Amino acid sequence: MHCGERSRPAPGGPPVPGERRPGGPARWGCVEHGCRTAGTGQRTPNARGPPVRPETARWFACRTWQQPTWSVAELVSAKRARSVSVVLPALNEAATVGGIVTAIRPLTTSACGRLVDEIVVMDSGSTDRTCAAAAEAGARVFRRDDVLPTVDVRPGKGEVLWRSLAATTGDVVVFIDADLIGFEADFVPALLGPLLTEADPMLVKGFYRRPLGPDTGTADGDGGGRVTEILVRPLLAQLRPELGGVIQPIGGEYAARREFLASASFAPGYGVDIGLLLDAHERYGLPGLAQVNLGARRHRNRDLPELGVMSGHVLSAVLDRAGPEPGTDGADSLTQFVQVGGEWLPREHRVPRADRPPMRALRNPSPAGRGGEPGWAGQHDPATS
Ligand SMILES: O=c1ccn([C@@H]2O[C@H](COP(=O)(O)OP(=O)(O)O[C@H]3O[C@H](CO)[C@@H](O)[C@H](O)[C@H]3O)[C@@H](O)[C@H]2O)c(=O)[nH]1
Ligand SMILES: O=C(O)[C@H](O)COP(=O)(O)O
Repeated sequence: MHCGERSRPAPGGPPVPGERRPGGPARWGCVEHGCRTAGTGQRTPNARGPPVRPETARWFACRTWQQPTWSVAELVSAKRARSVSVVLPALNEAATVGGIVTAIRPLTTSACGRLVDEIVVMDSGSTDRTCAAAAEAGARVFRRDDVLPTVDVRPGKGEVLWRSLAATTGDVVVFIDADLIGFEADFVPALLGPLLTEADPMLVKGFYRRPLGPDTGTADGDGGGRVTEILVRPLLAQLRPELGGVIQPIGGEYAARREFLASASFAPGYGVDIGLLLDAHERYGLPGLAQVNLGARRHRNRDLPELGVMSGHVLSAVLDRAGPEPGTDGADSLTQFVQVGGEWLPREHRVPRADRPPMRALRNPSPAGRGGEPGWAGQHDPATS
């Protein structure tokens, strides 16, 4: 991506001249019937179903960038003295992690200035060439116990996102999954746009088309986001309906200010992403959230049992934060059934429940990181930020 190049071709046509926000305000409408209500939340004559909550419709209208068009040069200028870290959590992603790092690297050196200050891959216990591939592509690579070496290591994605705060220094942190296929670097400027150019947003979620399996380039190529559609959207509709306008509530591509991340607790495993969304909403309300269109996203699709386990993590994080009785004891295991030699047998999974505390609240950080480096593996000390 070059300095003057826009972050993403505008889906649905060019931006309307004179509109204040890049790509213009989004409209909340009834897709099925082609009805359009410009963020008023009012029911239009042809729309069936209940009217959307007015505050959600208003938020959607002014905090959704359907056509992000910030150039790298514009964002470098808006960034001023702030720094940006890009973090990739990775567990056995040797096939894809190097390509993603390679795609992002030009943003660390572009002629119009440095948009990204560091690219960090947080390894989550890989047994393949993930670390080597990431390092060869130019990322700084940390294994889980390289940072906070005296803190016991827990499994899962939430753990490495939490530890990444101790390994990085950016005022703004961008998270990108390491299993993305056909990744293009313009995800990064698009996610940074609202944080660098607007005052309110604290957390910016990406949204996209989600082809399941091979992308045919048509609507038939969609169908991904199964946990999102079957579990998360209905759950939020019941427990946090104000978030009904968030298009990809559990997507792994998002950016946030360190100020928020360092003061938030991190849910374990796959609960981390929805946990951060709920916590940002709880703390800052809808004005603290924004979302940007990233076009399309393909990744390694997991199978149904894996998605069942993921759903357990997500459900636990949501109930802990927004459930009728947060933190109900006993809901810590999930039983699935597999057929072995003609017999149906139960397979138990533990659903992790304990959040990591806000990084800022962590006391007595280790005096030395691995290899005798001072402090948090020689990095930023979030306890004092
Ligand atoms: O123990 C783990 C598991 C996963 N990952 C990494 O986390 C990212 C996302 O994991 P993945 O298993 O690919 O999740 P998805 O199937 O893509 O699930 C979606 O939904 C999850 C639940 O919200 C989010 O965590 C994901 O980011 C989001 O893409 C990938 O880079 C993984 O390598 C780890 O670092 N450690
Ligand atoms: O985000 C989700 O809903 C899950 O990661 C499943 O995604 P997929 O259906 O695209 O594999």
